[in-house]
Amino acid sequence: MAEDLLMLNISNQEPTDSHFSERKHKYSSGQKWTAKKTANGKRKYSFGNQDYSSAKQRKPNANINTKHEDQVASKLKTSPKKEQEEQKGHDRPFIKTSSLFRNNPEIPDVLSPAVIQVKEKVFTSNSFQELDLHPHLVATLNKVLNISSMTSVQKQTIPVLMSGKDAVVRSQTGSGKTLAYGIPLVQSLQAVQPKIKRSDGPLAVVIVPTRELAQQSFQIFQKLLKPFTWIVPGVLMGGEKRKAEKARLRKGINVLISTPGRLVDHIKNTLSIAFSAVHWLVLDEADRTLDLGFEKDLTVILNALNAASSARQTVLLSATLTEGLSRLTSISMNDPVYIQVSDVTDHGVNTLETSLTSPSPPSQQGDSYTVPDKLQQYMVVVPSKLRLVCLAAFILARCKFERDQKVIVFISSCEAVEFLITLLSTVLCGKSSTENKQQLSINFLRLHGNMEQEERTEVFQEFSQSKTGVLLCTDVAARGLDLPQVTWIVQFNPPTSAAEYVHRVGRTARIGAQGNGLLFLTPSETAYVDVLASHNISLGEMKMEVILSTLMQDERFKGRGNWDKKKSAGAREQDMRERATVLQTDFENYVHGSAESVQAAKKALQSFVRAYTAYPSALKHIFHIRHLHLGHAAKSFGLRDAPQGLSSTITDSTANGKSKKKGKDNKRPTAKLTARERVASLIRSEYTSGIQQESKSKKKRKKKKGSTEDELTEG
Ligand SMILES: Nc1ncnc2c1ncn2[C@@H]1O[C@H](COP(=O)(O)OP(=O)(O)OP(=O)(O)O)[C@@H](O)[C@H]1O
Repeated sequence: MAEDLLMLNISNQEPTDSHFSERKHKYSSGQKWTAKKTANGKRKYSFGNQDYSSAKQRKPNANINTKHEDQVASKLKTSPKKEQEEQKGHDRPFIKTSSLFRNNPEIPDVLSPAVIQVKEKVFTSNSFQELDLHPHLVATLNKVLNISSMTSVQKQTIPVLMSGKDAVVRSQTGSGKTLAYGIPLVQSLQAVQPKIKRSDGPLAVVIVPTRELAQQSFQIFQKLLKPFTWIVPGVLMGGEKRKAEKARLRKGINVLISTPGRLVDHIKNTLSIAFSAVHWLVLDEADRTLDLGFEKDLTVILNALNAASSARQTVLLSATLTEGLSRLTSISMNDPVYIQVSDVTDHGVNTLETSLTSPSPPSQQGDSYTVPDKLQQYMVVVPSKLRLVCLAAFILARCKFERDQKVIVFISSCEAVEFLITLLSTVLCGKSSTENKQQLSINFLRLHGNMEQEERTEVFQEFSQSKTGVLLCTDVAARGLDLPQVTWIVQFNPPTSAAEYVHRVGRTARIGAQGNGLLFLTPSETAYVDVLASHNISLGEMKMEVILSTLMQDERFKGRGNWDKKKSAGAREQDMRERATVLQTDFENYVHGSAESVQAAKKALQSFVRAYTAYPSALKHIFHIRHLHLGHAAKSFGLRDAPQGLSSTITDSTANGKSKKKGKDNKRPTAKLTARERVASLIRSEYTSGIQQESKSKKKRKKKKGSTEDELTEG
């Protein structure tokens, strides 16, 4: 088929005519394709009352059409007469299994390099009673938080912070870093004499990168401060009414938890925060807070704090401390203690004690990251065209055929999350079917930076409390969130750094629990495995066929072949391919069933491509849009072809990416930003104060429409 013939030359991308190849193709909507010849000799196609023009003829690319696939295709091709006969008494349209499985790039053998697994022991046998803590605080830990023994990071960090020192703390995700700073902070504040009053204002400022993390940290402080009612915690975050926050600030907040953007907004506009009493500054997820786009915010915050008082204890924490952090430590910390919980179990070397006194920052150890011991990490190599069905099959495997599975799927853009949640929930749950298909209940939820705050909060609570379900999200959920009992993390789009990989995957296997991660890569992206290995992360391979074979258990996607009677491996493979094609056809039928869903799919595809241009230059050899086949990528959004004009948008975007910064760059549309600025823009879109969100959503309501570019820069 023509759609499968061209590869990788984005400037030549044009719509293809795959879906015109059947003379009459019956869809579930009951509409039919018809073909007419136009005056210029081109074919004009109509589906229902929609018109399409055919693409130019294309040359086959011999390199990517394997012999095996041709054999498979010829076996599957049916003569028109036979086709009609088989169609009788069968409720399925003719299925072209060849299309989805043909002309894909070959899947290379991927060997994850051997790495020395750095491991951290989560728990110690030491109890909180051993520390010189207020008895009410110990009782709260035992009775309210139900914890008794310290984790390794808590054992190392709490005494250092109680001695009044600054600290830089690195320990794996889900190891209890929040209490590692929360306990000494509360211990110190409850001891202040005379007792703290609300009117004293903030004595502690805790900066976290996202609103959900701010809420979560606030709730932990509420619990820790239960016995010490005179100390008031409070949270500031984007998406809430600024006026209400201002009133709360005026009343007095002693432990102030905030996202950076929102705090800067209040520093600049509210003028209600007196920082003179601040004793503590905590930067949780410190490396994220220092990421592109946040440096300025942090400088404003540090300047405001320094202007009010200089005597302060500062704590920086993250599972991934990077080079950038040493800059921050030099400007904001006083002779900090570096705490790193790691012991290289392969050699039996325990660095637990030495790390406490180490004079050198952890970044000098070459950014080798630790992931939880009980985390099973996999990757699957999937050609673009098959990505959607593969994700769907994976979700079905977990949520239909296994019990108590809670899955988080990371996706690169808000628009793609929005689109995929509708598509997956409609098609997988059988809501789109006009046939009498059995309906399936899967609790699909979504979380991204373009949602209204109220809904974000609801989703966060709902997914936290639910035992099963699928959360589709952007990186807004990658850091710090402690969502209980998550069993699988799927990275449908690879993250822009190894550090983000660690944080995403760290939403499972927390505090000693079991968990699993699955990273989707296309054949051209497999070198990413080496990048992860250079950070001590090693992945096992899961075969795509194993994931797709789940479809064999789901009769809703049964094709017309009688494969189940034939036991041979070849017959099983054909059955699996046919079912995958049925599922893909269901997706495409749904997408092409209305102009709105085609539009949503195009928007999602466009945002995916934009996000693809935002990989940092060090990863460009792996993730470059030159390696994307837009026709195949379109299929992964349920589109039959790459939309017209997409390639020119990208070409413009890349061309501009190469151009030098000029003048008032903050006024330039996203497509015209440099690559570095696009990364910053994407990050900011997920982590901003929410002020822009408020005003833009108002504007949006007025206009009732918005461009993708606008949405990329919203918070
Ligand atoms: N000493 C302890 N015993 C048992 N559970 C604990 C202990 N300390 C913390 N926890 C629990 O462990 C979970 C993870 O803690 P926390 O969110 O602080 O991890 P983290 O190290 O900050 O992770 P991340 O790097 O992902 O932000 C929480 O549910 C917390 O209540």
